Amino acid sequence: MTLSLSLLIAAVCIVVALAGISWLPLVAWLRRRRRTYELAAQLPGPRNLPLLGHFHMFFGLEPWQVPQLIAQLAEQYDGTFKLKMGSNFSLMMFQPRDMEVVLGSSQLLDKAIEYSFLHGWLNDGLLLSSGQKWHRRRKIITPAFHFRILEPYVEIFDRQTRVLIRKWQQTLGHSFDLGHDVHLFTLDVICETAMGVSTNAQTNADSDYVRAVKTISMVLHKRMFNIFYRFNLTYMLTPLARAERRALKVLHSFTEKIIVQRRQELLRANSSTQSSDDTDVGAKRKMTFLDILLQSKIDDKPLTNADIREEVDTFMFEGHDTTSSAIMFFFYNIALYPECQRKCVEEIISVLGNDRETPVTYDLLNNLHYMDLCIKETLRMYPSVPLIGRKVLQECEINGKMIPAGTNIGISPLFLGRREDLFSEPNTFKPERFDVVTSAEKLNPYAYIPFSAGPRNCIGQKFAVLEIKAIAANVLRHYEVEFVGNAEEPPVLIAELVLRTRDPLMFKLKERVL
Ligand code: HEM
Repeated sequence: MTLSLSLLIAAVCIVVALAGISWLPLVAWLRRRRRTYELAAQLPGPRNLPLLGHFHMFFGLEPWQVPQLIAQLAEQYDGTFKLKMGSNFSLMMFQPRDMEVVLGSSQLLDKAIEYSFLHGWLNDGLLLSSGQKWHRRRKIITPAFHFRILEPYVEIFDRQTRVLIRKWQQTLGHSFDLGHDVHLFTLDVICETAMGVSTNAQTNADSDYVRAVKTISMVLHKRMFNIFYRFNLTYMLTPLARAERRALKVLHSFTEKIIVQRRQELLRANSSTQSSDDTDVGAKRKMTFLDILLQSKIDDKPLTNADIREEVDTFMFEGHDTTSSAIMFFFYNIALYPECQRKCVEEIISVLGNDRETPVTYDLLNNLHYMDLCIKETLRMYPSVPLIGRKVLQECEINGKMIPAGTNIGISPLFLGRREDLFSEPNTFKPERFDVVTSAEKLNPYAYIPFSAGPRNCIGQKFAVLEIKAIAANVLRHYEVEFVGNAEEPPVLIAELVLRTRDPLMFKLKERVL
């Protein structure tokens, strides 16, 4: 033992004795810590430094270099390796059989530490909550994604895509950043479906709400990749934290105002139709997520405005960035593979006909089977959520590995989707591999997890796929999509909470002749 450590322990002993503090919690903590280190020592991974752990390996890396380092380590350690950040251990797991245990478990449902950066906006909404609260909320929110609720939303998807198509008339012949416009489109869609109001982001990208959403995305990016912003204590003192607080005020007061208004509207409507026995509202008219939450009860008590706000804000976050990332990569892939674009268009015409004005409907979208394969393949190569994190609260065993309590588990749909042993030619866009009737490729369901899996999977996946199909069908009826850039060079990816590219992907549109 070094002299300084002995002196430190002696000093702690004196302070504890003088203050009359019980030794028991300290002893228990030391025991837990020793057990953690013993178990962690048996897990594979690169050598770590005292105090710093593996921080030094990430120090100075650009955000886009992080996925590359993780991929190298995954290969070197056969898909499982530990990382120590400060005093926290993380175990990265990239084996489908481990996914099955972790994602299928009803115990490993708590989220990893990185998700806490979202807490300011989402509080304890479905994405971040845990325990009984999560169980109860998941139960009341699940019916909000029933097909009878989703069906009328397709009209919103259709209408908002037409705004986009008109806007894109002005881009004809020029290259432009498609992802930026798609992001505004998905924001309008989720705002209207979640709250029944429009942010008009597509026509007014400079509104306070849209700017606040952009600020929060920027904050999340910085907090994930800049060590100075990671720790709350140092972060709170920065101008970035002040910008975040201002943005949160805008976002929260917007949602709150809509909740209050809508609660009053529903109360008025209920009192005027009390005699009616029409309880099956979802089938008769459009119900927003907010309406459903306002009518939900837990233990026979309605949800408070604060309860509802965290869930609506969660939809706003989860429901727009993820989908816009998927849409952007969908267009990127079919621009790079013109044969796939041609097949998509053929299918669209055979299902929707030649008239571009025919609105897309729920049933028509469900008949776009080839497009389904293209979306699946896009999400394999470019899963919108590149990394899923869980926290192990109690020591447990996963396929023979003992995992200490407190460990964060990192699972990556991105790396799984690119493993050569799991997918043939993983860097090639081959939608047919997902065709269960014709494909010879046997796919492991736990190798393909863009929507996660198990009890905490994505509740909005049907909504997302419908939205992607609606925009793809409408845009491809109007335009040929071309990628402007080096098609040989894959985009440099940044694995934040949502997958992005380092540089914007540029596209050119041409009027399509049907
Ligand atoms: C292509 C689009 C989407 C992808 C790839 C995606 C992916 C995911 C993934 C991987 C998770 C699990 C995250 C985790 O365990 O940490 C998740 C959870 C979730 N997603 Fe999605 N998502 C998409 C769209 C949507 C949409 C449109 C909505 C809502 C309208 C939504 C709502 C949610 C919610 C509320 C959760 C938390 C569920 C829970 O913890 O019980 N997602 N999503």
